[in-house]
Amino acid sequence: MGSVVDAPSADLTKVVNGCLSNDKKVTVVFVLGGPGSGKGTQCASIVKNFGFTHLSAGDLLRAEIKSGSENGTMIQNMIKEGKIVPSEVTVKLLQRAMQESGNTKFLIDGFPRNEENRDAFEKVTGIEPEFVLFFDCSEEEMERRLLSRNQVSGDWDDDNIETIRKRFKVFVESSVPVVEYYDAKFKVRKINAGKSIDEVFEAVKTIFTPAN
Ligand SMILES: Nc1ncnc2c1ncn2[C@@H]1O[C@H](COP(=O)(O)OP(=O)(O)O)[C@@H](O)[C@H]1O
Ligand SMILES: Nc1ccn([C@@H]2O[C@H](COP(=O)(O)OP(=O)(O)O)[C@@H](O)[C@H]2O)c(=O)n1
Ligand SMILES: [Mg+2]
Repeated sequence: MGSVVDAPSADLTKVVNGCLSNDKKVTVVFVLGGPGSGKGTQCASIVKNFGFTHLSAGDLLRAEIKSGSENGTMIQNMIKEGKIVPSEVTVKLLQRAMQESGNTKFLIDGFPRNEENRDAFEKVTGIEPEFVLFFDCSEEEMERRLLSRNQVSGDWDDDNIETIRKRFKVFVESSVPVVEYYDAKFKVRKINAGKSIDEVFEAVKTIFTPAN
C-alpha cells in the first residue's frame, strides 16, 4: 500500500469554493463505525502519530448547540432521537473547520453517515476520500462501551439505552450502505474494533504507515 501522506488528493481551493489562493493538496480519511466502536479514541492516537487533524462531525454538532446557533435546538432534537442532521448544516461545519485548521490532512470521524452526507460533501468540496477506515464491532460490545461512557462523560445526552438502540438502527439502515458504497470502490480498510484500545491501534498503525 502506498503512503497516505504522498497520495494525490483534492485541491484545497475546492474546499473553500475558490476562496483560497494557495494550491495545497488535501487528504481526507473518513472514519466510520457504529456508535461506540472507538472512532474518537483511535482518532486521537492517529493525530499524535501521523499529523492529521481530527474533525468529529458529532463534536462539531454538539459545539454548534453550545454556541447558541439558530440551528441549536433542531440539532439537539435530532441527536436525542439518534437521527442524522441535514447535510447542509454538517458539511458547512466541516468545511469551516478544515479552513480554520491550517492543516491539509484530515480524519473526518462519524461522517458521511448516510448517502445524503456523502453526496453533499462530494458536491460542495469536490473531495474524494483517500480511504475509509471502518471500525467493525459487535452491537453488544458497542452498547457496553456507550453505557459506561455515559457514566464518565456528561457531554453525551444520547448515551442512554433508548437513544443507543435508535442510533444502532440508523447505523445499520443509513451508514452501512455508505461503507458498502466505498467497499465497492476498494476504499474500505476494515479493522476488528472488538479488541483492546492498544490492539486496535496496532492494526490502525499498519494502515497509516507507508509500506517499505
Ligand atoms: N477498544 C476499546 N475497548 C474498550 N473500550 C473502548 C475501546 N475503544 C474505545 N473505548 C471506550 O468506549 C467508549 C466509546 O469510544 P469512542 O472512541 O467515543 O467511540 P465512538 O467515537 O466510535 O462512539 C469510550 O468510553 C471509550 O473510552
Ligand atoms: N454526520 C453526522 C454525525 C453525527 N450526527 C449526530 O450526532 C450524533 C452523535 O454522533 P457521534 O459521531 O458523536 O457519535 P459516536 O458514533 O461517536 O458515538 C449522531 O447520533 C447523530 O444524531 C449527525 O447527525 N451527522
Ligand atoms: Mg465519537
